[in-house]
Amino acid sequence: MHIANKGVIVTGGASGLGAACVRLLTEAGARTTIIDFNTETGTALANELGEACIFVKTDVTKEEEVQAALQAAHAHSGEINILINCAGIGVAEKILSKRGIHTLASFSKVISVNLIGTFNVIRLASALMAENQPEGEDGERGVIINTASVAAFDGQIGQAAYSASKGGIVGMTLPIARELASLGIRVVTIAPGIFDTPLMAGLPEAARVSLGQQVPFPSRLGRPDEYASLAKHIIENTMLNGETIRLDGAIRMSSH
Ligand SMILES: NC(=O)c1ccc[n+]([C@@H]2O[C@H](COP(=O)([O-])OP(=O)(O)OC[C@H]3O[C@@H](n4cnc5c(N)ncnc54)[C@H](O)[C@@H]3O)[C@@H](O)[C@H]2O)c1
Ligand SMILES: C[C@]12CC(=O)[C@H]3[C@@H](CCC4=CC(=O)CC[C@@]43C)[C@@H]1CC[C@@H]2C(=O)CO
Repeated sequence: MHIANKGVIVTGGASGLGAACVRLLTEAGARTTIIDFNTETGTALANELGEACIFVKTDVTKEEEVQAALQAAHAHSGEINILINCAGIGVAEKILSKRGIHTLASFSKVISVNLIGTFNVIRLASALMAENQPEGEDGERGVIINTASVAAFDGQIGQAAYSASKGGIVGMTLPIARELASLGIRVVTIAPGIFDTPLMAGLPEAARVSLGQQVPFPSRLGRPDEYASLAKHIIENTMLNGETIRLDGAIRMSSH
């Protein structure tokens, strides 16, 4: 799919990997909508990028808020052609620890935002994509890109909730791609390794350096623009569909 003049929605687009996608695709000529619940960072980025980019304060777990955000995006760009799901949270909590037993509330929160939130936006955005005129020789109507994590495959101690949420995103990629194929809508998931974003900000510098050194090559944290570059390629390469692509420098997270 060509990107110029397309309607793009990025959830979690106010920060990190999502913000890099907003920047790259706006610069490529798309009309972009940032869906995020951080008003300060979302507004700042939309203002920086100018008229082609808007921000809509939205919690992806809330059906009504997502509906309203999609209507605003549709009014802004005329069509919804591309969705990138980056909204997500991380927690580290062991099943049993000195702090006690893993709470059900924290498990449910991670699943709600990362997995259910992703599904909520997919189901509502794909309904709008289905209204698009088919484009080009393949008759493409839309592209949906989700964000999982290598934690879906190499989950760490303390990542039961996070890995489950990301494993669910991986698991639903193919069935949704199969369902939407007849409409010309593709579904691809990116599983990032370790990327230098505000999500990592809570880690001490020594821990960040150590994580980067665990990456075989390049031995460093990934850059958000590298994630955005893959997302742009997925949009432009129609043969990519129904797959989860690891973007991780060959890291396989160790068991400890
Ligand atoms: N940074 C990494 O190393 C890494 C690795 C693998 C996967 N990921 C995943 O990539 C995605 C982006 O992560 P990031 O590193 O850019 O993090 P980030 O914290 O910089 O950005 C996440 C954004 O999502 C927003 N958000 C969170 N919950 C939301 C909700 N309920 N509704 C709307 N917006 C919400 C936040 O406000 C924030 O702007 C996440 O899904 C994360 O799990 C990150
Ligand atoms: C991003 C990732 C998973 C996380 O959410 C954690 C992050 C390291 C810093 C963290 C400390 C915490 O107490 C909460 C969780 C988290 C934000 C992890 C680095 C790589 C992990 C990942 O998703 C790899 O793909």
